[in-house]
Amino acid sequence: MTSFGSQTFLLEAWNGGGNSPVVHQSKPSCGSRPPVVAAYCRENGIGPGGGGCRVRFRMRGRRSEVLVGVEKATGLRATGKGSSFEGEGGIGDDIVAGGYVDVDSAQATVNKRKKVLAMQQDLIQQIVERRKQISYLESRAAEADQDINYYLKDRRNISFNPSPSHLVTNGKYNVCTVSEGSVPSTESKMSESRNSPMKTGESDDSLQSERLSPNPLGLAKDTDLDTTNPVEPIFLVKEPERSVKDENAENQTEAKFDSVDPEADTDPEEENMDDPPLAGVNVMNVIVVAAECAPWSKTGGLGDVAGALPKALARRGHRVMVVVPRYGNYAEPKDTGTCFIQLLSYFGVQDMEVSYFHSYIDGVDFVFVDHPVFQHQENNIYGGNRPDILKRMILFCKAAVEVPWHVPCGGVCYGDGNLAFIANDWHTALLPVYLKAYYRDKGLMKYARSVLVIHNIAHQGRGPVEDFFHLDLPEKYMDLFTLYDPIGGDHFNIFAAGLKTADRVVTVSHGYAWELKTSQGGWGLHGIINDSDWKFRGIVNGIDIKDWNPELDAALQKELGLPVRRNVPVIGFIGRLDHQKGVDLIAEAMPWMVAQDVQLVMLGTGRPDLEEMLRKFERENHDKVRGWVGFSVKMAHRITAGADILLMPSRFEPCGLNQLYAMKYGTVPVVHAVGGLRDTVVPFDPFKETGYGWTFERAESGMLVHALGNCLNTYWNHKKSWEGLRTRGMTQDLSWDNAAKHYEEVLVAAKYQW
Ligand SMILES: Nc1ncnc2c1ncn2[C@@H]1O[C@H](COP(=O)(O)OP(=O)(O)O[C@H]2O[C@H](CO)[C@@H](O)[C@H](O)[C@H]2O)[C@@H](O)[C@H]1O
Repeated sequence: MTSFGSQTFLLEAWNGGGNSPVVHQSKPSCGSRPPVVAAYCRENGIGPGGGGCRVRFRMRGRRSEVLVGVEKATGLRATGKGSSFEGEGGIGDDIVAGGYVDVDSAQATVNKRKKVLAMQQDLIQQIVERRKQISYLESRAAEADQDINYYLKDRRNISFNPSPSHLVTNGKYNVCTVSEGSVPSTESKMSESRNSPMKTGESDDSLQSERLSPNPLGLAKDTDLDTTNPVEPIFLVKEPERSVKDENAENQTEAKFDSVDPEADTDPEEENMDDPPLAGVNVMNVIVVAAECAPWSKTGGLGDVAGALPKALARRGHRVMVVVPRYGNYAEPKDTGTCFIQLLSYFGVQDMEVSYFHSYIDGVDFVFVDHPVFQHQENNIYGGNRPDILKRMILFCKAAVEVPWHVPCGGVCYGDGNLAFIANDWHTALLPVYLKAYYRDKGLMKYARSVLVIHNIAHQGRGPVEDFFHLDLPEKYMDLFTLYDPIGGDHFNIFAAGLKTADRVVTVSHGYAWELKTSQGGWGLHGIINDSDWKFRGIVNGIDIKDWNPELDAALQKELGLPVRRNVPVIGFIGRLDHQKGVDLIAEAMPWMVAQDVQLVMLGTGRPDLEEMLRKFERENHDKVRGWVGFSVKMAHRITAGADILLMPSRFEPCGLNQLYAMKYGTVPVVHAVGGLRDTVVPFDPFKETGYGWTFERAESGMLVHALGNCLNTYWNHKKSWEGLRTRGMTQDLSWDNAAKHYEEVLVAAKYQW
């Protein structure tokens, strides 16, 4: 559906099978949408009058019809051009569920509804099967309980995961992890796991299948690494020392293969499902809207968050949906059939029809918005010229705000009761505005709330003020978007409007929350953020401990049989190659680094000059440095697992996920003390033997060298302290469960805010 703006429409109504309209009036729309048309008709006695009735209205030259009411009991039906609506339900139902209906497409709508009915029957069948799975798994878990407890007790001192159990306690479906270069295909695996609960451990990508089949043949599948030439190793990997980390990996992996039935192997996070819904009375309907979502689409940390936070919220008992563009022809999500709408775009004044694809994975409804403008953009999500990006984001946000009415997840739409949207970054900051303008300011969706999460304030969706006229919003909303810039004067700013309009604002760490309020850290939006202080909060991201699992990656590293060197610290860097990530500081420190007995492995993609710099590092220091230019999730895992030290000299870092992944893997971080890095990397104190890594106070190469020097000294000369650092890092609770609890508090606060 779309807003009809401030146009008038011609209203004509026929009762029963009469030939002339009983009403023929021109009405101002008042921003009317079909449900309001329906309400108007009912209030003014235009309508069933004991029989079915069509109401026609003309809008922008298009003739449309809505069915105001057909009463099954009387058997009356509307007549006229188009199809019969016999038996469609009570007054207004048709309108609310389907939006306005073009006469010529009425029959198609009826047919699609039939499909929905069939789909609902199918879903009911699936629910029955799933219940069977749950009871089966519960009985299985009870049997395994004794063995697993013994296994954990035996390894308590070297446990990777502070969570006490590995039991499957319900019938959740397995998450799928991406293997780069191909679209993740979980469809067959999903259905496999639905029909065959004991195969949940097998339903991931090649990483998991390699884990379950530790077979050298698996190496042939890996096209990322050339492991056949020991003389010219592509990737430097240090020989695993007999450390706590490695023993853990080995012991736990062996334990999995030897003493635990791999089919009974489960996700440590699933333990929480034993309990009744943790959210209790605060259970809500939550719709997370993001421009990317791992494993389907990912350019950075936002993709990780959109893939993992929703599952943690679902584990707390919330009904959770993720809405993301459909960039590729993903196998598993299915077209929901009836769920398409028409969106009017002012770009060329064209109707744009989107479809919704749906998939239910790990307790979360993943909904993919399909339209040609999104297709094949997975490697160019934020690319293209400004009008193109704007067009994509406008269309996506308009489609997302309609999702609660159009996608019958599990047979039932989310609706607007007890509902909160979570929008992310400027790309979806229009959503709170559309929710307000199209619905709440009109007294509709009164109970729906919006939360906007800031992952990176550096990108704001700025443009000339005229961009506002592309948004399909009444002029009174223009002020929300207009921001004065001391250099450029007034400009258009999407993030600004989102921040002002959202009911709550979250950012991804406490440190960054503080920085955003300063003129240096707020990138021009600090004024708005300070004004919104009452609704603003920092919540540190978690990590997906199923996707980032040291057991899995350490085992992989070993299985690959990569060339190894003893007692040489491997320093890793993973990240976007841009100003934010401070790669140039590494460049300045390079002469000092290559003079040490270390190896350096860098993975990144971004600015062409910095990409070239990585290649140059490798060319000039081939015995010590590898610069991998590209985006490879598998390689990111391997570096995190294989490195001893992770370098993050970011100039600013809202949260940072790589340092969290590193600590989970026993890889010690050396970071610039900024934003989330300051929050999460407590500096090592050699006297108290506390802390997780090294930090430096200013983004300067000299300070980086100083911190790294201290780190290397500890690595070489204080082995016990080194092991302590790694163990403390590994045994932290970095899971999303913690963060999800805080998000819930924010959602509840929004819910009770009027
Ligand atoms: N070349 C490459 N190949 C494969 N994987 C790569 C890669 N380059 C980066 N990655 C992966 O992308 C993710 C990047 O995470 P960051 O936390 O650095 O996020 P980013 O800066 O993109 O996002 C913003 O959002 C996140 C989430 O809130 C914040 O943590 C962060 O501070 C903020 O800047 C990690 O999973 C990393 O492994």
